[in-house]
Amino acid sequence: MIKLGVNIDHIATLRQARGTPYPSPVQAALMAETAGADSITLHLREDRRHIQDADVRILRQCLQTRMNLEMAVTEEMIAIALDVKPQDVCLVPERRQELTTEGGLDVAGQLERIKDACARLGAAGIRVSLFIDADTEQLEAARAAGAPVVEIHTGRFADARTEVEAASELARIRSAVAYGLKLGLQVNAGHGLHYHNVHEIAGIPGVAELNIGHAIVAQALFVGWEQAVAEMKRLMVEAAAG
Ligand SMILES: CC(=O)[C@@H](O)[C@H](O)COP(=O)(O)O
Ligand SMILES: NCC(=O)COP(=O)(O)O
Repeated sequence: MIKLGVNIDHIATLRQARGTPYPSPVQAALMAETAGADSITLHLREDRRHIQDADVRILRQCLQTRMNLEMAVTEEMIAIALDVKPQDVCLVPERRQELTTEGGLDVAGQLERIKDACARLGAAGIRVSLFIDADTEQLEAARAAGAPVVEIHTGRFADARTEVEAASELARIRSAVAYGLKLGLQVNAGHGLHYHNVHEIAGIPGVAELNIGHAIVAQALFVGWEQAVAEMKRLMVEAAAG
């Protein structure tokens, strides 16, 4: 069955806005697991704009499902991951100036560096995912780097301004999922997914897991956190069942 990774970054964004202890990303994560999340995703950015090191360490001790730690490919983050040992790490590109993740990781253009990171994290028992664009070259590079999992960046699909553009991006993602599976990779997807577009991605045969955060946090303001999580999971499962 398709799985939902709930990204709790923007629970922390609200907390950081005032430096208060609330809302607690830990409380949100545990409630999300109860509401149907199959894993919890959190992005420890170099600028610590939302998730803090303490969030990662506390959550690693108390999550009942899986921790999917998103991070840049830096020595600082690799050291933290090797110390915390989350079940999953997703390597993502990162720029301080970005509002959010803008594209996929260029694995093909830095293969040896990504291969080294995959080997070091894999040797510690961490399953590595690479956050990449829906691109054949990047899929082949991900396999060459030794990552067992990829997460296809769905941001261009989510941000499409016309139905034609959305259809074109969806076709690219469909092809990428099929090719990734053919290469023997687990294929996940995420970024910019919400309650009105998730069915298009969840309905792609073979997609294993969707990581979704911003839209769930936004919806929770109106319907409550657990209902927002449960509704997203329901939409995904319905779409995957066809
Ligand atoms: C990699 C990705 O698409 C997101 O999970 C990432 O965390 C986005 O960064 P922000 O959460 O800071 O928007
Ligand atoms: N990797 C995508 C993710 O974790 C959540 O992205 P978004 O739903 O917050 O855009």
